[in-house]
Amino acid sequence: MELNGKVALITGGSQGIGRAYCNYLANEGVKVAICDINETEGLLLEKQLNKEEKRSVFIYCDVTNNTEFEESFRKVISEFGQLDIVVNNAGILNDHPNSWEKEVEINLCGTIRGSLLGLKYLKHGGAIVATSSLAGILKDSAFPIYAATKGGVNYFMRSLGFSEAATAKGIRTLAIAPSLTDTAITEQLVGNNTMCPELQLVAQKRSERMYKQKPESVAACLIYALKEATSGSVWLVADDNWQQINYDNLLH
Ligand SMILES: NC(=O)C1=CN([C@@H]2O[C@H](COP(=O)(O)OP(=O)(O)OC[C@H]3O[C@@H](n4cnc5c(N)ncnc54)[C@H](O)[C@@H]3O)[C@@H](O)[C@H]2O)C=CC1
Ligand SMILES: CCCCCC(=O)/C=C/[C@H]1C=CC(=O)[C@@H]1CCCCCCC(=O)O
Repeated sequence: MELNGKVALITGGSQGIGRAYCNYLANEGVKVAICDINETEGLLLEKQLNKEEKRSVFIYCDVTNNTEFEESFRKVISEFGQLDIVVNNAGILNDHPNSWEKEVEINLCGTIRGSLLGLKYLKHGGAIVATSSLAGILKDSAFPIYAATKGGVNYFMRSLGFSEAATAKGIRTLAIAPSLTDTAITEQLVGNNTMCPELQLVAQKRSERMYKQKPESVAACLIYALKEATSGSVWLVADDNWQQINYDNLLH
């Protein structure tokens, strides 16, 4: 896919991996719609990207609200005249026994919602992407609900990529599955007293033993995958390098 001149909608685009996606896409000549509930960071990024020319717009959008989400798609098309790429990136890590449903709502349902809207609004030949996680390929005994949402995202994107709905419009679907990455989602876990003690301990140990890669490495994989990847593929990004996951090996 040639990226220059395209238009992308990125959920969770205000900070972390989403912000790196926006910066990298804009560098490729893509107009970006930053869709997020974090207005302060989103507006800052919009301003920064629009310094020389209009390359971005911030749109307040909660991916758990379908009406608001669909309205965002309409706003992007009215602002930039078209939509070619949707990146379902908004996500949280919250395996709390009393509030885990929100995690499923954002990570899995939000991705399904954004992808269905993508099938409706994307131009022929577009791409629908999701940020999943290594936790959704391996397992994560510390955060099983999070892992389930991300495993669901991987299998949704893999399956959707071969569906009639996507192939009829020439739309590719991709999942980007990062390992531990240096963003607020990981920061908020270490020393977080609202989290149960055993999870705090896991967070502390991981922070000591695991390398936290740069969000920019995940964004570099996004650009490569958008240009080169086949539909339904899943891309692991670990230790600042990426590789395609070969699920076919599971059958042999
Ligand atoms: N940081 C890491 O180690 C890894 C992160 N991921 C995934 O990457 C994605 C991005 O996360 P990070 O950049 O790390 O975290 P982050 O916390 O820095 O960014 C998440 C963004 O999503 C936004 N968001 C949260 N709820 C939302 C909602 N209901 N509607 C719209 N936006 C919402 C937040 O405001 C924030 O801007 C997530 O899906 C996360 O699960 C995957 C693997 C590793
Ligand atoms: C700074 C360390 C914070 C540790 C907390 C933590 O483990 C969180 C990790 C997740 C945040 C988003 C993800 O998708 C991360 C999990 C990805 C790594 C899963 C590795 C599983 C394993 O090796 O056991």
